[in-house]
Amino acid sequence: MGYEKITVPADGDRITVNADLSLNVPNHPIVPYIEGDGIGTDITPVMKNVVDAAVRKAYSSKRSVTWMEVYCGEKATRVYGPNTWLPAETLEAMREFPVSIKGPLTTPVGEGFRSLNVSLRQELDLYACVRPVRYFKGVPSPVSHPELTDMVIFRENSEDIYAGIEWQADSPEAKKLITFLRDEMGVRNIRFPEGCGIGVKPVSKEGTQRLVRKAIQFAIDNDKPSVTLVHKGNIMKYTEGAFKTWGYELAAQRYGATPLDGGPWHVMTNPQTGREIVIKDVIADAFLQQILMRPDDYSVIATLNLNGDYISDALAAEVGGIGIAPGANMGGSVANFEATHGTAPKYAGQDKVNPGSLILSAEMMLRHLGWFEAADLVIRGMEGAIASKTVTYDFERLMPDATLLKCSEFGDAVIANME
Ligand SMILES: NC(=O)C1=CN([C@@H]2O[C@H](COP(=O)(O)OP(=O)(O)OC[C@H]3O[C@@H](n4cnc5c(N)ncnc54)[C@H](OP(=O)(O)O)[C@@H]3O)[C@@H](O)[C@H]2O)C=CC1
Ligand SMILES: O=C(O)CCC(=O)C(=O)O
Ligand SMILES: [Mg+2]
Repeated sequence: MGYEKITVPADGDRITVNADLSLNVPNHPIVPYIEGDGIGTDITPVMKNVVDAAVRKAYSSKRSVTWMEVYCGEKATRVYGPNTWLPAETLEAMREFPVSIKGPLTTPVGEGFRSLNVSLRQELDLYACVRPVRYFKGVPSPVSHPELTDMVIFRENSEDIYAGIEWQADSPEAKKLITFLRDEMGVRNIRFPEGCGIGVKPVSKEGTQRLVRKAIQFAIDNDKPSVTLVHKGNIMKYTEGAFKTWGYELAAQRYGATPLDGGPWHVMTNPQTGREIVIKDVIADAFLQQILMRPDDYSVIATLNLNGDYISDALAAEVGGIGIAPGANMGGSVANFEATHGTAPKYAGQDKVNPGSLILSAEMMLRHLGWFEAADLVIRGMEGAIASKTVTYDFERLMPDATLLKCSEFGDAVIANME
C-alpha cells in the first residue's frame, strides 16, 4: 500500500510469513523501527550501528538489514501533527513488514493518553512478551551468585488490568458501575464507594492458554527443565487462580502432562529430547523472594501482564539492571522487539545510557530471522566489552577500575569486540 509519511526503501525486500508461521527472510529485509522517546534518540542509532556491523561481519555484502523508520510517540506528533501519537499507517507498516524493533515510548502517569507501548501490543495482538534474563560475566550485581539467574519470562501481553478498563473516581461511569455492583450484584465490600476509581481485570482461558502454549513450546525447543506459572490466585481466584488452572489444563491436554506426587505440579516428557519438563506454579509474592534466594529453581516463567511487568524489572536487577534487559513482543505472525526499560527522561539526549537492552533485543530479532551468526557476534561483542570493563555509567558506578564510556562509545566497543 502507499504510505503518507513512511518511505519504503527501494533497495530492500519484504519478509513474508508462511501458513505455519515460519518466515521467508530475503537477504536484504526491510525492518521497520520506531526511534522512541527520551533516551530512544540515544540508543536506537547505536543499536542500528551494532546490528549493521554484526551482519556485515557475518555475511559481508550478501546480507543487510534495510531499515525503515516508522513513527510513534513524540516523533509522530512532529511528523503527523500535534495529536497523532500512533498513526494508523505505523500499525499497517508493522503488519506488512512483520519483524520490527522499537525504542521506549513515554506514558503519562494518572492522566493523558494510554500507553502507546501497550496499544501497539494490543493492536498487533502481540500476546507474548518474551524477556530473557541471563548473566554476562563481569556485570555488577546486588546478589552473590548472579550466574544462577537464567530465566525466560513469558508475560501475557493482551489482557489483565492492562486492558485499560478503568474509570476515574467520581466520573459518571465509575458511579454507574459502583451502583450496578452494589445494587445488582450484591457487592458489599467496596470500602469507600464515594471518591472511588474502579478498574476491571479480564483474564480468559484462550488468552492464558495461547501464552502458556508459547512458554511450554519454548521449553521444549530449548530443552528447559521447567515452566512455572506465576500468579496471585489465592486472592484473585477467578483471574489469576484461573490462569494457574488453565495453564495446568493445557499442559495435561496438549502435552500429556500428568500430576507429580498427586499434583498440583505436573510433569511431561519433552518430545524432542525425552527429558522431563516439570510444570509448576508459585504465588507471585513468594516467587519474588525465591528469585533472590533460589533463582536456579526457575527456568521458563509464564505469568500475567502486571506480574510480568514487575518480575521483568526485578529479575533484570539481579543480572545488571534494565540497562541490559531485552525483550520481544510476539504474536501469530508479527514480532516487535523492544527494550524492557523506559524512556529514562533525565538522561535523554546525553549520549550516556546503556544501549545494551536494545542491542540485545536486536540480537533476539536476528535470531528470529535465523541470522544466528550475526546474533552470536552481537553476544560476543557484548561479552567482550563488559569483560574489558569498558562500560556505560550504570555499570561503571558499581565496577572498580572500569572505564566510563558514552552510549555511542559502548556501541563501538561492542563492535570492536565482535570476534
Ligand atoms: N516499553 C516501554 O517503552 C516502556 C516505557 N516506559 C515509560 O518510560 C517512562 C519513564 O519510566 P521510568 O519509570 O522512569 O522507567 P525507566 O525504565 O525509563 O527508567 C528508570 C531507571 O532505570 C534506569 N535505566 C533505564 N534505562 C536505562 C538504560 N538504558 N541504561 C541505564 N540505566 C537505565 C535508570 O536508573 P538510574 O536512575 O539508577 O540511573 C532510570 O532512571 C514512563 O513514561 C514509562 O511509562 C517504561 C517502561 C517500559
Ligand atoms: O507502557 C509503558 O509506559 C510501560 C510499559 C512497561 O513498563 C513494560 O512494558 O515493561
Ligand atoms: Mg515495565
